[in-house]
Amino acid sequence: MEEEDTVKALEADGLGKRFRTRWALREATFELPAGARCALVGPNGAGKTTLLNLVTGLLVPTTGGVRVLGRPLEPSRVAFVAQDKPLYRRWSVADLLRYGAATNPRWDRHAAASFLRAHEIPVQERADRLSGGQRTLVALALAVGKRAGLLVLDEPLAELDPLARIQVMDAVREQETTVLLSSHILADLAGVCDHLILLGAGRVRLCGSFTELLAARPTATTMEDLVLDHLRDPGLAR
Ligand SMILES: Nc1ncnc2c1ncn2[C@@H]1O[C@H](COP(=O)(O)OP(=O)(O)OP(=O)(O)O)[C@@H](O)[C@H]1O
Repeated sequence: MEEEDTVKALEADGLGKRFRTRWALREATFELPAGARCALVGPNGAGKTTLLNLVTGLLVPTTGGVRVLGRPLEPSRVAFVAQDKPLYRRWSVADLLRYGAATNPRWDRHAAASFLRAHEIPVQERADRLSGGQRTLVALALAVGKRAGLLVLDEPLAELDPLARIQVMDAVREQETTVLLSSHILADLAGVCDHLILLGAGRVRLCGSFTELLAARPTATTMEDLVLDHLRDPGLAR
C-alpha cells in the first residue's frame, strides 16, 4: 500500500524540446501524484502543447524524458484528447467506439458506453453533426474507454459555450484517473483541479498542489490570483 501511494502518475526529468534553433520547452522537471487533477496554464506560446505532446509520446524530446506510473512512457498508458477532436468527424459515434475497441488493448466498452449514456450523446450520430461540447464529450468517452493511467487534455474548453464548459469540466471531475489539462479559462479550472503547472517562456515557473502553492504565497487566496500574479511578471513574456 505504501509503495502504491508513492508511485507518481507522471514524472518529467529535464524535459526539453527544440525546434531548429528555438527551444519550445526547456529543463522541465516536475511530478504529479496519482489521482491529481492538474491544470497546465501559461501565456500563448509558453510551451503547453509542446509539453503535452511530449507527455503523450507524439513528440520526441530533445533532452530528458518522461515516466508514467513509474515506467518509461508507453503511449497505450496515456489517453489524449487533442485540440482537434475527435479525429474522424465523418464517422458516427458508434464507429469511433468500434475504432477505440480495435486499437486499444485494454478497451473498456462498458465504461465508454455508460459515459456516453450519462451525457446523452446519440451514438448513431455522425461526429460532425454534434455540437462542439458533445464532440469533446465523445473524445473524452474514447479516452475513458482506453483505461489509461493518465488522461491528457489539450484545451478541452476552447470554443465551448459556458454550459458546455460546465458539462465537460463535470465529466473531468468524475474521472478517478490522473488528469493533466491545459486551458486559458482559469475560472473553470479552479473548481476541478487541485494541482497546477504554470509555464512561462518555455520553462516551468510554478508546480505543485494548490494548497502548497497558496501557502507559499500568502498574498494570493485563489488559484486565479496565483496565476495572474505570476503572469503579470514581464519575465514570462517570450
Ligand atoms: N512544430 C513546431 N515547429 C517550430 N516551432 C514550434 C513548433 N511547435 C511549437 N513551436 C514553437 O514553440 C513555442 C511553444 O509553442 P506551444 O504551441 O507549445 O505553446 P502553447 O503554450 O501551447 O501556446 P498556445 O497557448 O498559443 O496554444 C512557440 O514559440 C511555437 O511557435
